Amino acid sequence: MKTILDNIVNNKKREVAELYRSNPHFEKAIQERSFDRSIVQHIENIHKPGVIAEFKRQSPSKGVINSQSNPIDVIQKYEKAGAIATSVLTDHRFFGGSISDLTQVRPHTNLPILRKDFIIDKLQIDEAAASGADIILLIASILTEKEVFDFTMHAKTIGLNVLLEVHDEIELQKACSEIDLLGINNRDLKSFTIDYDRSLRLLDKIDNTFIPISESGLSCSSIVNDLYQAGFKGFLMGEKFMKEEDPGEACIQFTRKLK
Ligand SMILES: O=P(O)(O)OC[C@@H](O)[C@@H](O)c1c[nH]c2ccccc12
Repeated sequence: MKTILDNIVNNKKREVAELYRSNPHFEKAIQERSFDRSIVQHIENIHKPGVIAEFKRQSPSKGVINSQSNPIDVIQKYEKAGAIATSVLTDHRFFGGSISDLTQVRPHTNLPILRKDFIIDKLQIDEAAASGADIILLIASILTEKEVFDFTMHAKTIGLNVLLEVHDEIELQKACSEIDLLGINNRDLKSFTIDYDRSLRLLDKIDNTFIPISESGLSCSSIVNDLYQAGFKGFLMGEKFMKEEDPGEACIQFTRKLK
């Protein structure tokens, strides 16, 4: 049976084919990129849970989460809240985002920006860099080990940081030493169930050269504090903030409870 993830990837293949047909020229913008927003050093120096706050209008599991908020307003407040980075969902069909959300936000924040999308081709990495992203997400479950390696090397040569997302031990084997951040998704992208214990067990198996990030389904500050004590450094959170009328304010309230 086809899962939503299969549908997302199939749609992404069509989008990438279209992107190639439009014959984009990303080289100049890539050359002119500034390299002043590394999440890596920052996350190691803050000595408390680092929130990567996400801008997401909708999701396949939750439907519409927030159709009103403006990405610039939200992300400026995320920055004020002390988030260490922001994540912008750029998939349109399933998440209601766009690459222009990212481009728009870039001049209005100093936070490192993660392009959150389903990357299946190098051209999307060039597009991310040209549009102002600092970090890309690679999802192990939709890539081969070779793709993870090739895409990582490509991203690093053009100055991007790489967050590799895994969900189990088999996917973890696809990691290569050049990635920067290793995300463990608490949510199974196939069944959408959330399981922190499984993430904690997986954390034990992670090479300590990677910075571990806990992703998805996080809404309670005490769980985030516990996961931090267990070794996770960064926390990718979207819905908890975006479901509120004022997501930035929700982030400010939440980060106050972290220690
Ligand atoms: O909204 P949440 O449950 O806080 O989750 C945020 C983020 O982890 C989630 O959006 C996500 C994690 N991995 C992904 C891969 C693709 C799209 C989305 C995601």
